[in-house]
Amino acid sequence: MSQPRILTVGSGAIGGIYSWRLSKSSQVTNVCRSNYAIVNENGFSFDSKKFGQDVFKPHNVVRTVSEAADLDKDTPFDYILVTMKALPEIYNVADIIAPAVTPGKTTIVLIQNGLGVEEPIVANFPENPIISIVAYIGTSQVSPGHISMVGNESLVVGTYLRSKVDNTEQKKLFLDLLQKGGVDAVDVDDVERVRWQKLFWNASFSPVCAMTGMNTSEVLNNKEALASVRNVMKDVIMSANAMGYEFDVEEQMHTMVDRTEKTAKDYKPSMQLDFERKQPMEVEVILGTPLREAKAKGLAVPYLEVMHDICSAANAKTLLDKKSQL
Ligand SMILES: NC(=O)C1=CN([C@@H]2O[C@H](COP(=O)(O)OP(=O)(O)OC[C@H]3O[C@@H](n4cnc5c(N)ncnc54)[C@H](OP(=O)(O)O)[C@@H]3O)[C@@H](O)[C@H]2O)C=CC1
Ligand SMILES: CC(C)(CO)C(=O)C(=O)O
Repeated sequence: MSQPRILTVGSGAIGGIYSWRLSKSSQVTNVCRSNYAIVNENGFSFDSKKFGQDVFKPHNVVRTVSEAADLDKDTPFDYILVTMKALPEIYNVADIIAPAVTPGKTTIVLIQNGLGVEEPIVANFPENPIISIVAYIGTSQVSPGHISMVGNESLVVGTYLRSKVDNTEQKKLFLDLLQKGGVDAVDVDDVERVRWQKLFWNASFSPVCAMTGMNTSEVLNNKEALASVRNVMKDVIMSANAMGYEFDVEEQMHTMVDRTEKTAKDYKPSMQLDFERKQPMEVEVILGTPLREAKAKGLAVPYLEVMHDICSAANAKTLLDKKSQL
């Protein structure tokens, strides 16, 4: 049997790592932009405690999704792996991947942070199966094509219950492909619950670190910063509960803070790294969607709202500064 054809759109840290792991059992094509020249010439290089040091040359390296779609017009991609930053306020991911999506055939796999990332996919490709994945990993592209990964990783591979297309078969195969690459991947039925729970951390520690310039340990040691984390976190947990989940507020807050103390010392969340690199932060999917969901349920979430507004303003400034440099 021929190997599954996978197209990765978003060949940064996450896209590089998981393309490499999937290449153990699949034929992977990578769409590369700023790292095109290096990856096309030498491949990606990796430095990871879990997976080791290695170089991976994708089956094909292309500059655009259209170029990928033209590679072998008669053979659809089995999977498109979307690993771009989730920035619906800046681009529509569905428009970007559209040239390579074969209706009813290609499964669209998202490995992105935040809530609501599946919405544009389901709206634009209602006949295609979707797999929604939450990643627990610390990785970054330290220079073009060179990816460093600290510690362990795991993926929660889920079903987006609002999709009308059954993904059982495609999800089972994708889990198998990940596991063949040594990825710690587990299967869940309701991925939205996992996305909410990850937001408890991402919507609180990440923006407080980004806006104060403090890493996780510095935040834990600062009374006001930690109070902000706790206030925003509480708003997000209550928002999740307003959606019908039953998280114990105090227990979740204790677990998140305790886990950060034990396992995420001196860490800079990806939102903070984006801010420092003068790149837009994933504000809408991390703070905007829970805010909108809470408001729709009539819940007041003042700390979440202020944090959302400050980060949106910071993003607007980043984009304005970028424009004025052109
Ligand atoms: N890194 C981590 O440890 C974790 C990340 N995540 C989530 O995973 C997702 C990916 O993050 P990460 O890999 O760190 O991000 P990166 O910034 O490292 O990678 C994003 C990649 O997407 C590319 N890209 C952006 N726009 C397009 C486009 N229009 N067409 C093709 N490629 C495009 C970028 O190219 P270019 O360089 O040219 O801009 C870049 O290579 C995010 O949602 C993040 O929150 C979740 C858990 C942990
Ligand atoms: C919570 C964490 C570290 C998960 O891997 C993350 O998503 C981030 O840095 O934004």
